[in-house]
Amino acid sequence: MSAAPTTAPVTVAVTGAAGQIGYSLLPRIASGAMLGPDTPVRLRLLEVPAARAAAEGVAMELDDCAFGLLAGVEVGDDAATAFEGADVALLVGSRPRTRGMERKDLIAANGAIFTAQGRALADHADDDVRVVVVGNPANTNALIAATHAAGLPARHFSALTRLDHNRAVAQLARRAGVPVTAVRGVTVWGNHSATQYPDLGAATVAGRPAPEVVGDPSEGTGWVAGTFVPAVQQRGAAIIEARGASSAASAASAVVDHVRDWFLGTPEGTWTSMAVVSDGAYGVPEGLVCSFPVTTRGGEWEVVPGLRLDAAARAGLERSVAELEAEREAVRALGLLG
Ligand SMILES: NC(=O)C1=CN([C@@H]2O[C@H](COP(=O)(O)OP(=O)(O)OC[C@H]3O[C@@H](n4cnc5c(N)ncnc54)[C@H](O)[C@@H]3O)[C@@H](O)[C@H]2O)C=CC1
Ligand SMILES: O=C([O-])CC(=O)C(=O)O
Repeated sequence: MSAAPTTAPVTVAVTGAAGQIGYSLLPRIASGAMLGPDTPVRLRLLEVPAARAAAEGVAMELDDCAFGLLAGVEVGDDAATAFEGADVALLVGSRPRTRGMERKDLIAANGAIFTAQGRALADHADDDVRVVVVGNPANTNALIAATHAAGLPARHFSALTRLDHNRAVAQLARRAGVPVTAVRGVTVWGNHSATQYPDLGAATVAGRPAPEVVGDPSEGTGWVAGTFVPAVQQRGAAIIEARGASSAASAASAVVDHVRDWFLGTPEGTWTSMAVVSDGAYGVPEGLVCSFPVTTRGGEWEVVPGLRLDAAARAGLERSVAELEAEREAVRALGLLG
């Protein structure tokens, strides 16, 4: 017989709760996959008024799962109420792209959501809240939210590039014929977009340097440059092409991994990728929300120092940073940075 949890529930607010990602994500959180098997969770589901009834239906299903860790579910269409006292906020709610669009094409449609939600977080969430922006373009939406969340530390805002990281790990493991658990030290640099640079320069496969196993990343005609990098960069578009809708189960799983590692820690001897506010590391201009290799624990993160970037990685990172700067200019021109 398992004992009832004794710790206080953690309040997790999830926006876009009636959407595709929400539907995959919420049962994983309520089951304990995100915060661990000893931590009860109280869920706050935020939707637009038109989708509130659908979110109520998701809440009914969560009840019907009879999760032992689920301390309560509240549904609403008011950000102030949904974020009140929130310890974790998962900002998923926003429009996804469809075939033929790039994620940055969503700036005008989605950007404004994150000004209002940044303010509502500052006014209502716990002072120590951790925020994950999933809605695209995720890095720039995180920048918008952090900018409008006066009084909350920018370090507590992040954007999801864990899905790209997981895609890179899976592609490498498949190529090398090993389980994903044998892969370490992969990094996704830059923007959650087609300009991101998945970097195997410091990666290992069952303890051997990945370049020895699958070929040199700086060799322009090899598997890394010719197949791996474009496959990871274009994986979101490939899913849209195949499914007719953007990735949802894998995105939800990546959110679970991102938050679990942020709180419970990256495994010893490796790191993950997370888009965080740059402090100038690796030459990325201060203030941009950029994906870096990070180690995490207890809700804090550190960029892994001292990695050597080969010419391809350096050029890839610079290209992605240039895109992030252009997105920042675009949202500034729309008046979304205040
Ligand atoms: N960063 C990443 O790795 C990934 C990001 N995404 C992005 O996640 C977002 C959500 O994707 P899906 O769940 O597939 O879309 P969806 O369209 O199925 O669901 C989005 C939900 O958000 C709701 N919503 C819209 N505005 C809202 C607001 N102001 N407050 C609360 N809820 C709001 C909508 O009513 C809808 O139910 C999209 O922007 C998509 O591009 C998707 C996959 C991966
Ligand atoms: O590609 C999209 O639009 C959805 C997404 O962000 C991803 O699957 O990485």
